[in-house]
Amino acid sequence: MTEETWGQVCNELLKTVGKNNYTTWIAPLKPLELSEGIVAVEAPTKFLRDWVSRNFADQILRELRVAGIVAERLEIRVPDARPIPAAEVAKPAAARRAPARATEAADLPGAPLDARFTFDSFVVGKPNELAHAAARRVAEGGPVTFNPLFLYGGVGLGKTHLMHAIAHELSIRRPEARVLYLSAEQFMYRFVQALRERQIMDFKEMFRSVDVLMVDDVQFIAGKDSTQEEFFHTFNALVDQGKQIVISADRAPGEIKDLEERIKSRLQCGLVVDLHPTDYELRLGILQTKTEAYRAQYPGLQIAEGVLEFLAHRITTNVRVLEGALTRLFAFASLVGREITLDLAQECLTDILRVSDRKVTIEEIQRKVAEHYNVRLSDMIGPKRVRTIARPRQVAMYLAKQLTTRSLPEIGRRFGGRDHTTIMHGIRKIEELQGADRQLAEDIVLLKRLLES
Ligand SMILES: Nc1ncnc2c1ncn2[C@@H]1O[C@H](COP(=O)(O)OP(=O)(O)OP(=O)(O)O)[C@@H](O)[C@H]1O
Repeated sequence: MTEETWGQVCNELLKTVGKNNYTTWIAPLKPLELSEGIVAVEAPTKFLRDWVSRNFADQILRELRVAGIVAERLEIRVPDARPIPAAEVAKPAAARRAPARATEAADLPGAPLDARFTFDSFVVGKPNELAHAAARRVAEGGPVTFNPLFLYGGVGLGKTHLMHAIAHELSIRRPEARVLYLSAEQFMYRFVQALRERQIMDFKEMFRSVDVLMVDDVQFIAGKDSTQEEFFHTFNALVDQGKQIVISADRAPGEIKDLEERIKSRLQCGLVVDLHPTDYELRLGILQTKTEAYRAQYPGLQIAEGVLEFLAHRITTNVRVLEGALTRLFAFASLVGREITLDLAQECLTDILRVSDRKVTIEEIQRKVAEHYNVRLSDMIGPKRVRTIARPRQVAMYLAKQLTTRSLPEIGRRFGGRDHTTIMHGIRKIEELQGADRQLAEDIVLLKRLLES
């Protein structure tokens, strides 16, 4: 394989994997040879080899094929892949610091960043404006004002997107900064691997040498004791050095079960912001933005008025589903060569629309019940126990169980972190009272009708 062909392959990869991934993972590879259907390239480290073969091998083979090289397999060789001898591992960290740091720069064990997840492509609306503003602040790379930044929210609401956007922005504004983004699962994986290979000091040093650490889906380490312990120490060491930390999770720190108290309290020390479920305006904004991008990809495809509004109204689950619907719609319309109309949308998205049909959220229930009984929405999740508030709250709990598929612990979480037994008690109470209290029974029928319409 010539240098020129490899150069061509690299150019294409740069476009598909994005600049960040390209510089970190692809640029360090050197082409070696092609024989018997195997393309060999050289990677400077074992870690890079493993990462590339797990994450980019298929893409590399695909681009090779486009460049006219048909290979069945990609072999990534490392010049000197000898494991460190045990005696070396046993040496105190300080004695090995210099050589260890020299290889670290290339070896930050981060996850690849999605080139599409930038601030430019993130649509801001009421539900996510605070999270977006906080992420922007961190990405400016100025003095650390809140540490950590803790982002949380339900599935597919943009946590990962915002974290990648921070990393992209930092790579432009502070190219010298060592920014490490990875999921909590990868953190655990790296930790266990370091233990197994007796390289724990390297692991510690590496994690303590970054300027910005971003850990996605931290709820994953709940219940994993040694990983939590290590995470706690890493966290403290970085905060002590004034390094920025960004964490995401699917719920607030206090609500993550089986997470040590001291970690919960650390996580709450900085700024905790949540991404709220999307509202209609935000969904429409996202659809419009994505449609613009698709217009370039499918020139000539027409989209009838009202289609995006229809989707924003009907698909309320999460942004990932919304995006998936649009992608499918464009692909389908271009295949059959038809304009995207309401009819076409209904025909091609039946399954998604069915699932989203009359999907009531707990938040909606709380809002409607609060309005009906004329109490504050915040009292639905707050601690007040006076009957005028506690009863409507129990009605909302009852409706949440009846109209959604959420489990009792999940409902408990949405009601200010209450225990599932409290929810069960509330539901029973309403079931009992309905028989005797006609007004209450009527209220419930009315509320159900309102929520299901
Ligand atoms: N405000 C937004 N603007 C544009 N795209 C968005 C927005 N919010 C989410 N998305 C898109 O929705 C998809 C899901 O987002 P993301 O992966 O960031 O969700 P998440 O909150 O990390 O979910 P999970 O809990 O599943 O990890 C991505 O493709 C992302 O680009």
